[in-house]
Amino acid sequence: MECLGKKRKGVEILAECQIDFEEQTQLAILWSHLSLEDYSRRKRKCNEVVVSKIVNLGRSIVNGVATAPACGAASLELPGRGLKRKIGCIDVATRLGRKKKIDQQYELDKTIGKGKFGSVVLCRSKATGEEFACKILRKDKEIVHQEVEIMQHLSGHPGVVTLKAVYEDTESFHLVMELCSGGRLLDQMAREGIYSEQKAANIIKELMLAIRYCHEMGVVHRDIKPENILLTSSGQMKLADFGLAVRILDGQSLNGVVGSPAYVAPEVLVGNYSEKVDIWSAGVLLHALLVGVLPFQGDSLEAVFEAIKREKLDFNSGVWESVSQPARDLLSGMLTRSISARFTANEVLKHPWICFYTEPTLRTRTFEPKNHVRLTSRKLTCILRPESERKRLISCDTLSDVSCPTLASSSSTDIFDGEDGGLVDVLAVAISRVRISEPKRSRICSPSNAIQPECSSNLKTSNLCTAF
Ligand SMILES: Nc1ncnc2c1ncn2[C@@H]1O[C@H](COP(=O)(O)OP(=O)(O)OP(=O)(O)O)[C@@H](O)[C@H]1O
Repeated sequence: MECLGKKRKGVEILAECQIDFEEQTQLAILWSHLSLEDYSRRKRKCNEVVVSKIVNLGRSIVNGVATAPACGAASLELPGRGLKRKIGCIDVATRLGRKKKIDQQYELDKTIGKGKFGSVVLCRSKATGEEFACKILRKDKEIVHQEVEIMQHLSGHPGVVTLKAVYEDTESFHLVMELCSGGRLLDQMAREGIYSEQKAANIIKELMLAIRYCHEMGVVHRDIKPENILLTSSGQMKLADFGLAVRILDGQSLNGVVGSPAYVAPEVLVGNYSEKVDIWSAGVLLHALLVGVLPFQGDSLEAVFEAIKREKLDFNSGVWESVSQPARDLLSGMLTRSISARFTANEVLKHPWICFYTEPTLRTRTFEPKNHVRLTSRKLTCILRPESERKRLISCDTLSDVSCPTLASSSSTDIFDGEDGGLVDVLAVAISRVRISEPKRSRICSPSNAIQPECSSNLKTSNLCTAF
């Protein structure tokens, strides 16, 4: 928490490290994505040695503070919600792995990734020739044990990187995971620039299915960002990097100040938070997918945090005019500072914008001529009215029970007719009316100044496309 109280800007601290201006700028950008704890640790280090160049500028560095019950009897006695398996314990497959050495069964190959606590290498099964990714974690920190336990606990869901086996020696864990050879979502974002609403909705849906599963299993990821979303060779998304994940019991409040600053929820900065922090971070990602920039920016860590805590996002003008109202509605429900008003993962999944773009049957119906569904102004207005004047869009659950309280005195010719397809039709109209054409969108982010692939930490505000 030391950094929260700091009045001086990150660049001033960097200046004390006697490094040149260009390096200061680069480091300030990088530091904007360090955790608070990391920030203060690095600042301390700065007094001992002149900061050596941070080699891996692209890596978001995070640090963890365990706040959930430690592995052991207590967590087993109080299993919390949805704990379908034993938590905090390595299961049979892992114990088998522990008895053998990894090189008896796998050939370790080239390094394919580097993280804070170790590296990730390509590995190949000696028995089958199948390729995997092997994360090598040094065992000197408790948080590393926690990552292994949580991966073990979550492994098996299609949206989460599967842990195949764990090998352990005196110094490290070797986590053999399914190989995600499609790279990181971040790299795909760098290639693609701004996403169509349909693509963005599909990404958010896949991510939310994984987040909902984590939450049901009593785990908060705490570091949702495109660097931690990997893709398989077939393009399927996998949530990875549970290095900051923590278990949470029903009603429990977490208080470790961790995460990647651009994605961190405001309540993390003041302490006392819940799994809703993952929804906020996913909202930051959705913002970046739709308009190509991060919502909260600044030239120092403090400035970014100040923006996260106070900046009012305006989804009604500028680039947002090219985005449909339903998309904006969802985003404002994910990026609201009111934790109780913020959507749950389930609510995001049931949001009409997600349903519209990700449910093929609903979309097909939209374009079928239907003479029994009448589009009236009441229905359309309900969808298109600004957030301040109406309640949130209804969820797909309640398609047949739509109410639009601010228009209570509207015409008695109810337009919904109890038909699901009615609302979907209206969404189609709403979305098609406000969506900007692709050429116009791509002018905002032309390939020549596409976002940088290295990391999402680049917070330069001068260039919309490189801001990510
Ligand atoms: N299953 C996998 N398949 C392919 N590549 C992977 C896999 N897991 C990790 N990687 C690569 O290794 C990199 C680092 O992995 P990971 O993020 O899990 O490490 P970390 O130590 O937790 O990182 P961080 O410092 O960001 O917390 C990833 O960005 C990715 O490029």
